[in-house]
Amino acid sequence: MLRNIRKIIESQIYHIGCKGCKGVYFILFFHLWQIDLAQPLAPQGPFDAIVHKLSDVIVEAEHDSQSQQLLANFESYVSTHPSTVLLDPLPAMTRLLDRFASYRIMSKLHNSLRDWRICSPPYLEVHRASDLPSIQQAVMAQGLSFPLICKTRVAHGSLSHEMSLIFSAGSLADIHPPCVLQSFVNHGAVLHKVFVVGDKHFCVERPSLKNFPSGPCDRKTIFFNSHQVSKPESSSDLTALDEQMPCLPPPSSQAVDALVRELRVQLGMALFGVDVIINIHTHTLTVIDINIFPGYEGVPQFFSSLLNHIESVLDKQTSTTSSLKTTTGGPPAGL
Ligand SMILES: Nc1ncnc2c1ncn2[C@@H]1O[C@H](COP(=O)(O)OP(=O)(O)OP(=O)(O)O)[C@@H](O)[C@H]1O
Ligand SMILES: O=P(O)(O)O[C@H]1[C@H](O)[C@@H](O)[C@H](OP(=O)(O)O)[C@@H](OP(=O)(O)O)[C@H]1O
Ligand SMILES: [Mg+2]
Repeated sequence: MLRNIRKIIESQIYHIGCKGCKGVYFILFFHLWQIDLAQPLAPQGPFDAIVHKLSDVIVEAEHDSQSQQLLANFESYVSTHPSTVLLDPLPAMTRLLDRFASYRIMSKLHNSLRDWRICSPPYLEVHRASDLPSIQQAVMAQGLSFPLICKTRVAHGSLSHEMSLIFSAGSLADIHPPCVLQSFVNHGAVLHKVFVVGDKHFCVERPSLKNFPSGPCDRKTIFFNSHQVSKPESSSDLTALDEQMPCLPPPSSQAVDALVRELRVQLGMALFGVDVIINIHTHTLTVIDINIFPGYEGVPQFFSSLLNHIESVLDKQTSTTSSLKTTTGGPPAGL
């Protein structure tokens, strides 16, 4: 039956013009509907599956009572309808909204994926504004190396893409906690975006920040927006290499497979992105960012993969329910 409605859903997704389904909530029940979060959800259902990107609402709910209400309404529906498939679960998404949490996950990959030489750069969580010497000391103690890249603690929303490159201990005065400081890794200005949809993933190359001389120097802090440097069309002084360098090998596909397999389990999510770079000196695959429900730009298979994933989750659910009915002596079919 689900296969029969596949075409309808596909055309409706295109009709709505979903790009990463940002801010749009889809429900699947033989048809595709857009949920009105401001209204009670039960009368709008029932829903087989909900695909959402509620990151904005989750972040705003920290300080805005209207968003708190929307979220509470949504959570109450989800908890009273456990059979509705939710892509993705709210707690898993909420965790990734906090770079302190997502960078802890990234830093553990080094152990769990030891055989693949996958790592993430050393970083420091800066929780609150404090005096410059203690921040400088913490940077040294954590083994960070200049230049450093400074990113906001909140990982979602327009402000979260405002970053800076810090070239010396003195310039640490430029940071605005709460934030993370991460060692900058030279990678030849190439970013590999890994877009995950259920058990499939797709790699797309993007522009990225150019190489900088290693070690501290007296250069002023560079403030930039990450979307200026890593969107498909990005081109700026920050992405143009100053020197000629040989092409780096692309990330090994087996290593990326292993990385995605591990992250699926760690995150408990089906729709996410991983940003990967290759260290120009060691050729180590280095994970620098994990994204909730990214834009999937450059992945024409996104919609069909999403539908395949939803179908397979619903199929599994149906077979589990029917085997439960058989083993617990539920009513015979047709009654
Ligand atoms: N540790 C690092 N070393 C080298 N370059 C980095 C590092 N971290 C980030 N970058 C560069 O900065 C860009 C933005 O970083 P990051 O992906 O963390 O930001 P973001 O705003 O969360 O990105 P997204 O658009 O994926 O949400 C990357 O695409 C890459 O060019
Ligand atoms: O602005 P927030 O809500 O934080 O989310 C962004 C993600 O962090 C980015 O990863 C997405 O860009 P990419 O699809 O280029 O990774 C970006 O995709 P978009 O710019 O194509 O919408 C957003 O999904
Ligand atoms: Mg990124």
